[in-house]
Amino acid sequence: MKETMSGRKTLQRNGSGGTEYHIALLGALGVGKSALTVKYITKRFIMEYDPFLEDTYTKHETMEKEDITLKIMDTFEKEESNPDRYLKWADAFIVVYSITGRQSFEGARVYLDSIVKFQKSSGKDIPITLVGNKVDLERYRQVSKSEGKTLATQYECLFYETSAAEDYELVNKIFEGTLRELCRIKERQIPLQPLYITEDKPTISALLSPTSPGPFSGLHSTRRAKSPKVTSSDIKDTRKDEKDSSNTKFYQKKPTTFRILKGFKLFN
Ligand SMILES: Nc1nc2c(ncn2[C@@H]2O[C@H](COP(=O)(O)OP(=O)(O)OP(=O)(O)O)[C@@H](O)[C@H]2O)c(=O)[nH]1
Repeated sequence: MKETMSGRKTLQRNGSGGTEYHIALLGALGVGKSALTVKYITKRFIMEYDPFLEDTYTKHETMEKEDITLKIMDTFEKEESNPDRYLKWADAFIVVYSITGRQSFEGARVYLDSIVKFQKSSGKDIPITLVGNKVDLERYRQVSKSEGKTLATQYECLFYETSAAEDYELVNKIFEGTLRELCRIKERQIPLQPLYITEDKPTISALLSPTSPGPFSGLHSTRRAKSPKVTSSDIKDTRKDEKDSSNTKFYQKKPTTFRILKGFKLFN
């Protein structure tokens, strides 16, 4: 692979099969978006590329036995450019700042704001990862790690500090972590199928019994959201369903939308 602008193009592969996910990298000029992307794809820190080029790379990953085609947009913000091009395109965002640049950190906040605003207006659940890059330049640090963590907590982001120049393992973890979060959200969005009982209905006491194999034992479904949390209100619903369906052999649990709040995850 040539380490030049034209070389960047050769990183692209046209994927076939599997699920396709899109991740966009956002951040102020010079924070290392391109360096991080190229490091993730080639495992190398390449310094010779056109900083004024917005490009999309493709990488194939396997996650939990699923083939994934990952498209990564290394954005380049021009004054007249329209953020819709990445907001509408991306399934997840990696917002990058440089720990050596206070201004880039403030810029990251602006990007986070615009993503959250888009998230609210579109109703999309979009994972965001905040990355403080260039930790190899510790002596020039202007943004503390705790400031980064606080910002990430505020916007419910994953958070990492790394160095595109030095740390391939961590750069890989950033993309993997983002992809994992993305897969988790997509899986949660699979609509629930009606559930039915093939044998006798479990009683509410059986459902609550500590020896019970679980609240959904005896229930069969072709597909359901992974590990939905059962809340006290669900148990109340079940009781009501039991009553309503007392004369029927089968009953359907009311489809319930499980929305589990995204946890705050901080990585060192
Ligand atoms: N020391 C150090 N330098 C880095 C690191 N990451 C990127 N750089 C350098 O910072 C400069 C900007 O990196 P880019 O990857 O072009 O930054 P960018 O965010 O893509 O910026 P634009 O391409 O201008 O949008 C380059 O000279 C890189 O070599 C890092 O982790 N450590």
